Amino acid sequence: HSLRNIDELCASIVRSHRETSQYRVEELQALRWKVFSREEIQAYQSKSVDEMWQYCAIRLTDAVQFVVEFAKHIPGFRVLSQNDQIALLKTGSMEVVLVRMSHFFNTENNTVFFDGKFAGTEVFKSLACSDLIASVFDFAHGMCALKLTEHQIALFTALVLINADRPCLEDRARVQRVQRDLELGLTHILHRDNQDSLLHKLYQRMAVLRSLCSLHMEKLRWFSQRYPLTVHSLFPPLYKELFG
Ligand SMILES: CCS(=O)(=O)c1ccc(CC(=O)Nc2nc(-c3ccccc3)c(C(=O)c3ccccc3CC(C)C)s2)cc1
Repeated sequence: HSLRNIDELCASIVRSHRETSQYRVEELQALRWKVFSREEIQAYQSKSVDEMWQYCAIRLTDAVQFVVEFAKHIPGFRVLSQNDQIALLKTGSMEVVLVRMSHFFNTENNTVFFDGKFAGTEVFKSLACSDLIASVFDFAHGMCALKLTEHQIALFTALVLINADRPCLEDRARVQRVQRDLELGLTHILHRDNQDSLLHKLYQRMAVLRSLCSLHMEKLRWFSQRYPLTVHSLFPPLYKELFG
């Protein structure tokens, strides 16, 4: 590959990332210290388990929609078969949402952007899955410590999505070719930023992402056994299709 191609690939991934970001960095920076009042926290904590799960699932699905759009803009994703596109999104879309959410995490007061303001773990108490929430917050801290740039996040999340090791792929070789180009792009970006040492840390983060998402799936299975009707009739179809 000539460097020009890799430069073009990086530029198109960064553009796609920007165009499919639900919020711009400056938007959420401005809201950074907007936290929930005691009353608002009480209101979230007095929601029933199924109400809060449904409330979150709807917002999470909004975020996932933007990741689906991002995937469709990745050169080489659209040419994959429908089945392979779904297979990559089933396992990768939640991972990308977690990376994107972590970028806006406020490490000074340990809060994540949720429902218009920044929320601490106590807001999510009625979900009854404090281990998952704690793991998401820990992951977010870890990601913030890497201080990734928008360009690095764009290439990293593209690589999280285009992963030839995902289960049930029909044309693994084709996914491998796209993945290899993206790996060239990420190493090119990191080399240009004089941060080659980040690559190894980013691959470690990918392993943490996988365990986080299997914990999310485990909690969803537990929840849908306890509240089958809520999941069946009140959860967004895309959430069920990707995580169900
Ligand atoms: C992702 C694009 S973005 O522009 O950065 C963006 C865009 C939009 C938002 C607003 C937003 O929807 N925030 C949500 N926060 C959490 C959350 C919740 C617990 C801890 C940490 C964050 C949501 C979840 O539903 C969630 C997320 C991860 C794992 C588990 C869950 C809950 C389970 C029950 C589905 S939705 C934030 C950020």
